[in-house]
Amino acid sequence: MDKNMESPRTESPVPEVERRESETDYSSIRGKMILVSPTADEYDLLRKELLERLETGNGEIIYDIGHGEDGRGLTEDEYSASVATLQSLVSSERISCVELRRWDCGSGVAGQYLLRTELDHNDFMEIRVAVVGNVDAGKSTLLGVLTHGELDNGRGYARQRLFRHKHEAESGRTSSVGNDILGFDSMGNVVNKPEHGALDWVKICEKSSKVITFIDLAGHERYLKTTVFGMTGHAPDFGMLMIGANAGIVGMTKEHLGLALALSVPVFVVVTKIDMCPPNVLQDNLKLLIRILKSSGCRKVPVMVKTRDDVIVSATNFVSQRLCPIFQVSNVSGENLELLTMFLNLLKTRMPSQDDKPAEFQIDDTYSVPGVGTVVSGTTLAGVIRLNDTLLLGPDPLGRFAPITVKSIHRKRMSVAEVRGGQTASFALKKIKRSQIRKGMVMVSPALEPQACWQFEGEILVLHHPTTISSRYQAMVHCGSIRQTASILSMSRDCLRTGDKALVRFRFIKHPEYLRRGQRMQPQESDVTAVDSPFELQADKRTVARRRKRHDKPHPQHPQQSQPSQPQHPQHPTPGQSALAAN
Ligand SMILES: Nc1nc2c(ncn2[C@@H]2O[C@H](COP(=O)(O)OP(=O)(O)OP(=O)(O)O)[C@@H](O)[C@H]2O)c(=O)[nH]1
Repeated sequence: MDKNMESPRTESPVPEVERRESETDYSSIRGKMILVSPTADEYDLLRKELLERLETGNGEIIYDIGHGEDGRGLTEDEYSASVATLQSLVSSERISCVELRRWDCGSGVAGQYLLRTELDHNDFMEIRVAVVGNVDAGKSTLLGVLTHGELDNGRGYARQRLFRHKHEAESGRTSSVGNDILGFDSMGNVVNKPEHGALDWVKICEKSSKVITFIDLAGHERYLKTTVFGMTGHAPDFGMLMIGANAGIVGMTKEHLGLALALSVPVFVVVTKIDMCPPNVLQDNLKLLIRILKSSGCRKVPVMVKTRDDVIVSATNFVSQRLCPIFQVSNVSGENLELLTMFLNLLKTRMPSQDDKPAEFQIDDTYSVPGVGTVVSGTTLAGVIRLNDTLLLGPDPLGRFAPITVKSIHRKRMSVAEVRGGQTASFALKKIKRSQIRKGMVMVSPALEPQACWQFEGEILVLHHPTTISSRYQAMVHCGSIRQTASILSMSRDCLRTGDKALVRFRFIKHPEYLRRGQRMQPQESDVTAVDSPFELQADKRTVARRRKRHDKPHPQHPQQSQPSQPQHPQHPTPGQSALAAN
């Protein structure tokens, strides 16, 4: 392990988040070798604890065996007896049990098992991973390799399957937000089986217990607006930051990392192209990466993942401990791809389903499907939405919400009867035209009595700004799937400069929106060609000069958004910021 790295802490037998939720006193079975030969009472308590942990763990946990009070592990016989007890505990519950690792500790053996609830035929856990990184970092290629199980040739072979537009296939560049899925069965095996080069999503979902949805975001600066929307509007659980080993941290890498940090999305890094990178260049680029991750703007703990043990420790501590696992892979030779796949299999959703809460669904796209009608896609933030439910859709340009009935529901192109919090879905809606719906609208339970707001208050921290920001400054606000220009009405200070914090009141320019208290947002300059990151001050002089030049010249693709009368510059919230719906 690199001396710059901090070694990952081994997982405690019961992770913090699960321990906190439990109401029963399990002290009599904790830290002891109860699994070896439990009494009937202890067996019942073990079973109850296991089911409780599975529930709070969203259907999946890593179970430790051999973590006795002294940490010395078990004898071979004791270990076998413990495994037999664990298997008996899960046998009546439709829970699969797979050994992840086993190791010698002190004078005995210890092990960890993945327990995963087997779900119904058309149900599966869903994890969303936003894939970011500079152009040519190998994003589309890696996704092509992971989802189609065939290696790349180094000349764009694997990515061809993922391009959605003709111009993408011609230029080799991703321009839109694309989705690709990777399914794992309850034992953790990949279920993707391309037929004649194509993947059948329904088949994947039917066979999967867990589906990873990759939100493939464009790497090129020109498509930054789409990338920001992908990170805010698609509610990713995690960010996968891709870096080409030989190119290193270039172009948009720092901006994308800054974006994930600002939105508090845990990030892991995948360094690609290690097959074609001289070792000294790779080491230099890794050193810089580690320095940036550890910097005060980031405050991450980088962990180089080189073994299966590293994968398990990183995956179990990923969310809670600010860890930033780093993988070094080759899409051409396949080196270390099995570690990355194993890590993806162990990721757990960060969004609890909150079945008991009123339903809330944020719309990130709309379609008009021949024979079906108007369809909206997006993410269920809370509650359960069932077929034929009537929800309130809005706000319209006047801030009103109207009842709407759900005609059919699809999850990953598979027809289902309901969706829960944390799951993405598409709904066919009755009696509404596509033109009446826009991205950023919501469909919520009438119990929420939703209200649209023109104005809101947000806590702002300016990470970088070349001049000062004052009232009437306009910014593009990204908040969930909302994307609209808002102007500053008032601030708790006269003006804002780099590093300043303030409470700011914004007003949307075009129409009112539905905001929830405590939502995170990402204001960005309206001109959109550049966004600065917390690391801007460390950026090389050329980049800064290039940016300055761009600020003077509106992007030809977005002329309607440039407002020459007023300087438009970026400002950013950081973790801890919120946008509060005001009125
Ligand atoms: N030798 C080698 N080439 C790779 C590897 N990964 C990707 N490539 C090649 O690098 C080029 C760029 O890969 P892409 O997947 O298109 O990069 P991208 O990050 O998706 O780029 P954008 O879609 O424009 O953001 C392609 O020609 C790939 O074949 C790798 O691990 N090793």
